Amino acid sequence: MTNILIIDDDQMLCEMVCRKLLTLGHEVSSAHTLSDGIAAANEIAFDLVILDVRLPDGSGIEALPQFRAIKPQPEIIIITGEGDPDSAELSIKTGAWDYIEKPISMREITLQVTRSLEFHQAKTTCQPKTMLKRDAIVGNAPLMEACLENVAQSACTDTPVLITGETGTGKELFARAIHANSNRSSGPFVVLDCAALPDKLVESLLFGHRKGSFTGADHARDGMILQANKGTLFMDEVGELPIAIQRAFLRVLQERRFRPIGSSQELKSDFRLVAATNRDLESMVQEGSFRKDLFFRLKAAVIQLPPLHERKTDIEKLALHYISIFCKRSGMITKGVSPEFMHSLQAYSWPGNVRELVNAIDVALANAQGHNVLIPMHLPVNIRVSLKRRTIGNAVTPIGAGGERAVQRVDLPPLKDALEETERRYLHSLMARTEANIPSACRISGLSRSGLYARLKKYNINRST
Ligand SMILES: Nc1ncnc2c1ncn2[C@@H]1O[C@H](COP(=O)(O)OP(=O)(O)OP(=O)(O)O)[C@@H](O)[C@H]1O
Repeated sequence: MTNILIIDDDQMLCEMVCRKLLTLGHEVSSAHTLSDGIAAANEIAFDLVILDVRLPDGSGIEALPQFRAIKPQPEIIIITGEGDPDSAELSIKTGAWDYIEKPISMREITLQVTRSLEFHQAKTTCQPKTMLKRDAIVGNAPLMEACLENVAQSACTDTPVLITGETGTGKELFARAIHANSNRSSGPFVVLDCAALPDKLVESLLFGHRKGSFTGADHARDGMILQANKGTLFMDEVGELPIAIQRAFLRVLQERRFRPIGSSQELKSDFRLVAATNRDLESMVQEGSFRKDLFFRLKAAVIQLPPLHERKTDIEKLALHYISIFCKRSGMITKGVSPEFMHSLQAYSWPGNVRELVNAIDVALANAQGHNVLIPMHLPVNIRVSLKRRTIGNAVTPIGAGGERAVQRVDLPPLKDALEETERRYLHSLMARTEANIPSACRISGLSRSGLYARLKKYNINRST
């Protein structure tokens, strides 16, 4: 028997859905305000909560983290009379099962209730044996908690996982956490950076080769697929995997068999795949640069890591964590932080996400020699400039002839275009400043090598420019 709670101030709708779900053999309760709903959910272990957005005493979406914090955790289906893509996205990212617009079709709600309960049952019968090992992962913002829960789920299955997120959001860290929490943890964790694969050697790196199978193959070599036997193969920047190889790789993924170059014998490898990307694979499928069948295979389980600016409550924890680590590493007493320093960290947009924050802390500590407390002056110059430009832009508005402050009207491009233009210009300057020296460019930008290569490729920037 499953327990379902419906929270909606529309009593007719509640009755209608209750009747339908009772006929399906579920135990159903209802509440008509948010506070009654939260109280009920804390009292009884519901498997599923169907939650309206606009309630007389608050927003269902804003209360989502409270429902997600209840143990054992119920699944949540959001229902709304005024759907919009942003709140749909926020709901899904915060861990809701689905977001359904009213008027609700009984067919739709029945289908989603059935699916979410199946998922819930699989989840509860597949609880990780111990608490999730997450030592290296800092942060407990609701979006982060939802991702960690996905890690726990993924760790106890063997299906491929796709981790998406901007550069520096922690994709590799999460991939390692899935491995560390899985029953393959004593096996190898093999990293294949698809953005750094030399075209001619891709096949050999993946599948391995026999001695003499091509010019330069002086020794037989195991490919990464075989190296990952009994462990996890982490394919970073999977969107960069050459399309010619994708078909062969999909076959390996399905059959766990492959043939090294120059060999007539098929080998087996029992590996688990975790892939990561910061590209939009769906658009790549539409453009024809990524295979649809591989995409569908990968997207069976997706963990979408939020950018740092969407989980600002984690910034302080991350900063303090890394200050403590770096100070210990260099044998100094842990430095303190001024409120202004923390305020600057909160105000900055962190396009390079956690990697950029880690880098900024490292630079700040180096700049703070002889000081016990970090202040904004210790931050990297580019961050201070960015913060200053923002405050100046806000404070100074043109003064009209009559002395009044005029509101400047400019045609603004869509945010995505503006961000891409800024990124493109930044990369040009970066390449010019470092004379296309990749290690220096990575150090300054806080990008990984693969992240940098992917961006140079995206904007068609030649390393010789
Ligand atoms: N939640 C977190 N807690 C602590 N450290 C983190 C967290 N997320 C990321 N980091 C740190 O930030 C840096 C970048 O993380 P990682 O390499 O996993 O990002 P990524 O998303 O794989 O980046 P890219 O797409 O550029 O390869 C690493 O030093 C990592 O340890």
